[in-house]
Amino acid sequence: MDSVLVVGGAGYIGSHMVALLVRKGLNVTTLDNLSTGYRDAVKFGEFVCGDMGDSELVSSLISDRDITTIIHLAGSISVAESIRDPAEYYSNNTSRTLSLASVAAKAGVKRFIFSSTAAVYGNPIEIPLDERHPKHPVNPYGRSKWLVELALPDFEAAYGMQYMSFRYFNASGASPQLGLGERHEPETHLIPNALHAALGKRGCLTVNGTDWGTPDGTCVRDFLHVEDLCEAHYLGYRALLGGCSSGAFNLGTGRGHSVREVVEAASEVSECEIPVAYGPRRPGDPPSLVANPEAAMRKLGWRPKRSDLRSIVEDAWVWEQHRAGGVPLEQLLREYKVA
Ligand SMILES: NC(=O)c1ccc[n+]([C@@H]2O[C@H](COP(=O)([O-])OP(=O)(O)OC[C@H]3O[C@@H](n4cnc5c(N)ncnc54)[C@H](O)[C@@H]3O)[C@@H](O)[C@H]2O)c1
Ligand SMILES: O=c1ccn([C@@H]2O[C@H](COP(=O)(O)OP(=O)(O)O[C@H]3O[C@H](CO)[C@@H](O)[C@H](O)[C@H]3O)[C@@H](O)[C@H]2O)c(=O)[nH]1
Repeated sequence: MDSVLVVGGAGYIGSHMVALLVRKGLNVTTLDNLSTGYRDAVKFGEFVCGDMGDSELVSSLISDRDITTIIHLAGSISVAESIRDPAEYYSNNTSRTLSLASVAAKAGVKRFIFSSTAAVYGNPIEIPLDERHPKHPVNPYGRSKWLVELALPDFEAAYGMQYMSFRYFNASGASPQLGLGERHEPETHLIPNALHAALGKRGCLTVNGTDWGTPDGTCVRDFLHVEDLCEAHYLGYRALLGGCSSGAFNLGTGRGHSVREVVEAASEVSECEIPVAYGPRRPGDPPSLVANPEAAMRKLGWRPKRSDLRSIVEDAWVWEQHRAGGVPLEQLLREYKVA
C-alpha cells in the first residue's frame, strides 16, 4: 500500500482529502502545524503536529513512513491578508513550500501534488480560462503560489520528482456525513458568510461591489464542491502512477455564478431572508474567474459530480447549522435528506 503525506490535512480541504485517501485504501499521514487547522478534523490516518518548514521533521517523516507521494494543501489563504502582510505569504506559501519540496525531492519522494490557485492568472483576458492563459497575478497570494509553480518543473528535471499543480477555483461545500466542512476564522468566503448571515451569526452579508463589468454588476466565480476537488487530486495521483506526465490543471466546473446568484441560492436553501449590505469593491478581486476544466477532464478522467450550486449550498447549510446549534448531524441529514 502506497504511503502518502498530506501536508495541511487538518484544514478545510486537507481534512476532506485525508478522508478520501483513507477510503481509497492508502496509508495516510497528516502533517499540520494547526495554525488554522483543527486536530479533530483529522478523522482518519496518523496525525503529526509540526511545520512544513521543519526540514528535519519532514525528512524523518518521509524516511520512517516510506512516503512516496506528498499532497501539499497547507498554506495561508486570504488575498486581503496577503496584501497587508506579504512577508507572511511569501514565507509560508513560497519559502516553506520550497523547503518542503526540496527535502521531499532529495529524499526520493516520487510525486508532489500542489494546491495552487486561479489567482495565478490575475485579471482574465478571456473567460473561461485555460491553463495557457498568461500568469499575471494581481496580489501577493497569487504570486506566492505562482513562484512555487515555476520551481516544480526544475525540481522534476533535477531530482525526478513528478508534480501536479492544481489551480483551484472556488472550493466550497462540505461533507456533513463525515462531520467535515469549512471552519476558517475569520471567515472571508462568500458561501459560509452568506449562511452565517442567514443564521444570525453575523449582522449582514456585505456584497463587495455592484459596479463590476459583469452581467449583474457583482463578481462571478466558479464554485467547485470540495469532494470533487479532492477526487481530482486522487485521480491526479493515479494518473502519475500510471505514467501521465507532470503538469498544471485547472479545477473548476466551467460554469460561473455571480455573488447575487449565490445569495439567492443561500436564501432558497436556508429559507431565510439574508440581510445584505452593498459595499465597495474588495481590493485584489478579479471581476470574473471561470475555469476551462477540459484538460483535467481529458487527462485525468475527472468529472465534477456534486458541484451544482444548489448541492454545494445544501451541504454547506447542513454543516453550518450543525456548527451553530450543535444539532446532531444525523438529525440534520435526515431532515434535509442529504444522500
Ligand atoms: N479554499 C479555497 O477556495 C482555495 C482556493 C484556491 C487555493 N486554495 C489553497 O488550498 C490550500 C488549502 O486551503 P484551505 O481552504 O483548506 O485552508 P485552511 O486554512 O483550512 O487549511 C490550511 C491548513 O494548512 C495548515 N498550515 C498552514 N501553514 C502550515 C505550515 N507552515 N506547516 C504545516 N501546516 C500548515 C493549517 O493549519 C491548516 O490546517 C491552501 O494552500 C490554499 O491556498 C484554497
Ligand atoms: O462576504 C463576502 C465574501 C465574499 N464576497 C465576494 O464573493 C466573491 C468570492 O469571494 P471568496 O469566497 O472570498 O473567494 P475568492 O476571493 O474568489 O477566493 C477564493 O478563490 C480563489 C480562486 O478563485 C482562491 O485563490 C482563494 O484562495 C479562495 O479564497 C468575491 O467577489 C468577493 O469579493 C462578498 O461579496 N462578500
